Amino acid sequence: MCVIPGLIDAHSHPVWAGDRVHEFALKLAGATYMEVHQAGGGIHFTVTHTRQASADQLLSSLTQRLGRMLRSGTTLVECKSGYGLDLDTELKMLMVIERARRSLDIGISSTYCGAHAVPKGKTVAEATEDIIKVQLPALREKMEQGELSVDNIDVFCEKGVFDLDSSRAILQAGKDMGLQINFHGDELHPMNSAQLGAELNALAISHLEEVTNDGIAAMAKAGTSAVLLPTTAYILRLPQPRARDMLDRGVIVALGSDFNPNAYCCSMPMVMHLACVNMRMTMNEALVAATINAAYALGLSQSHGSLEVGKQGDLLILNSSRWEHLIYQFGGHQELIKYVIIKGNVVYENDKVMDL
Ligand SMILES: N=CN[C@@H](CCC(=O)O)C(=O)O
Ligand SMILES: [Zn+2]
Repeated sequence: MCVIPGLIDAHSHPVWAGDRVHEFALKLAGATYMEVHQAGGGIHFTVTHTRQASADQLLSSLTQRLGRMLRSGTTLVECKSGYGLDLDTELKMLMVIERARRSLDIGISSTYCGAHAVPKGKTVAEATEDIIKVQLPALREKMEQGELSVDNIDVFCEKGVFDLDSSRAILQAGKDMGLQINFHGDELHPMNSAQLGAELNALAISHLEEVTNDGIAAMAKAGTSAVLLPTTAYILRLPQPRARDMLDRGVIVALGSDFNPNAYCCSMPMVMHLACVNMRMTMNEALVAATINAAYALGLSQSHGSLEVGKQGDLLILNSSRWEHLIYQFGGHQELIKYVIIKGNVVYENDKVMDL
């Protein structure tokens, strides 16, 4: 068998109600992500359903999704809010993530993403003000009272969503209250998000399908990591993120599943496979991106992401003589991962795997 570090998923949106399988059909027929969003679907559809769902309902579906991730080898996952867009629902989502963090084996890094979309009926300026003056202070209070721990702040910095100046103001306000900056940038349009992240000393920027050469250089210089999401480019038929250019110029490249109602994939082994085939990463680079570099993107590389004395004992035991099978066998992880171990304890033993 092979032993490898537990996989780390540096970007996911696993708390929501109302699936969007109907939109998958629209997109297959040619509708773009932004066309669906601007017609009131996409994130807006999920916001409507998530606002209506109870915390218990959200926790129950989150638990199932995190269980699927764990069985696919993920031992630490970043989980975002962002389908509330108002104070009550954002707090409801973050409290659900908190309950999962306290009760489940899988490790969780929690992200406030109240700037995931501009809520219906508000302008960008009004939404920005609500986040900075209402939502963030309420969050800070809950954190100070020990009810909630939030690690990161996120914004969808995109044309037609949050522009560069409003993104800067929100991220800076989050940083001022001690949150790590980890945001969506340069996905559908070149926005100079990479340069903004470097300027703010962001820990990570996700997507980057449209990053420029200057943006790559700025990220490399600042030590801001790139969280690349191969499922998004695949499902939306976007240009692939330029992983090779980033790696060759010294950017720290991590991977994430981007699990959300648009990109329904819980499996980091499948993400690694897509990164190798579509983004031309080597298998070694993909494993590093899904372990130690993903830990770096979450500010946890001192304790997670590699098998070293003094670090947390999160690892996988694979029923294979070469670890590369985990990437090579597309979708085969279900029968390759024999044990998932977190903090030194077996948290999943796979009886579908035949003993050798
Ligand atoms: N691009 C923005 N956010 C998500 C999609 C969220 C959604 O469509 O519900 C992403 O990372 O792909
Ligand atoms: Zn995302």
